[in-house]
Amino acid sequence: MSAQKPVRRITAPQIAKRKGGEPIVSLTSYHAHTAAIVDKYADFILVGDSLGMVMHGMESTVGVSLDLMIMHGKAVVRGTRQALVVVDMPFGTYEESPSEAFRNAARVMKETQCGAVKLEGGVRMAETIRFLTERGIPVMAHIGLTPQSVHVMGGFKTQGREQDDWEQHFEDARAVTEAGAFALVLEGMVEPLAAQITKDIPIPTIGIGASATCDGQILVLEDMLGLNPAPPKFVKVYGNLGGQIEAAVKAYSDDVKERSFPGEKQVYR
Ligand SMILES: Nc1nc(=O)c2c([nH]1)NC[C@@H]1CN(c3ccc(C(=O)N[C@@H](CCC(=O)O)C(=O)O)cc3)CN21
Ligand SMILES: CC(C)C(=O)C(=O)O
Ligand SMILES: [Mg+2]
Repeated sequence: MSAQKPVRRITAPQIAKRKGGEPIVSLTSYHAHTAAIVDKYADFILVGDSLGMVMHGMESTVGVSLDLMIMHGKAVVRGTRQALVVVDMPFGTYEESPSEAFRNAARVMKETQCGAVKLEGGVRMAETIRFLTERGIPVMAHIGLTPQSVHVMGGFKTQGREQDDWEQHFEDARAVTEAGAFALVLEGMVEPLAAQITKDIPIPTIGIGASATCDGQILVLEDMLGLNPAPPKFVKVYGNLGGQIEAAVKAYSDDVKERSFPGEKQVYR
């Protein structure tokens, strides 16, 4: 076996420099084997707290713990060598104070060996973003539809449908930029608002349900693979993993029942 050539991973500053350039490609991953495939094409991989819903059947991301994020973060870092790995800070682990956020984000960085963390919030999180970046933790920000606030928003609601809300979103984008975030996720917002924010700030915007005007795109891997039976409208489905898994499981079930599995090749003699 030939030794694998060491590859230096993409860094947060390299992502920051991609503003206005070739679009940034990203997907979520929670799992070593899928992450190894995504790693060939993605600039960064997000270990999203959406894993609570996708991997663990929760109704929202609010119940996700720091330990769960660390467990999946370790798996994704082990499975990859090229992409920057970004780990979501889960609800309740960073909002109370900058020092609490630093303590928890440092644990994530040390235990997973990821290259950056992401947290939700604009103006209200700016002080914390500055506190972390000044102390060695690159931060990706996330505004617009922020799923950890689902109970305040009253559901997963597209943002910016009324122009009266736009000024707040501009202020959020500027605040996280000035605080030192290296990139900004824009989730679930109307196209003209995402376009205006992308034009307005000097760091790359990463869209999910926020139009092709963003500097990059991210989707939840299982959604685009066709494993989620009811994906949000902004998802383009590129695969039929749900159908493929079902066909394979059915074929296996039939084989077991007619004793054609295990066959000659699967038996120790
Ligand atoms: N599998 C999965 N994919 C995601 O993209 C995702 C998660 N989970 N979990 C965390 C958040 C929650 N997300 C969601 C979930 C639902 C809608 C949704 O149903 N949106 C409505 C639009 C509602 C409106 O227009 O106000 C839709 O019809 O798409 C949007 C984002 C995005 N994130
Ligand atoms: C959808 C992305 C941006 C996310 O935050 C997640 O997967 O948790
Ligand atoms: Mg998230």
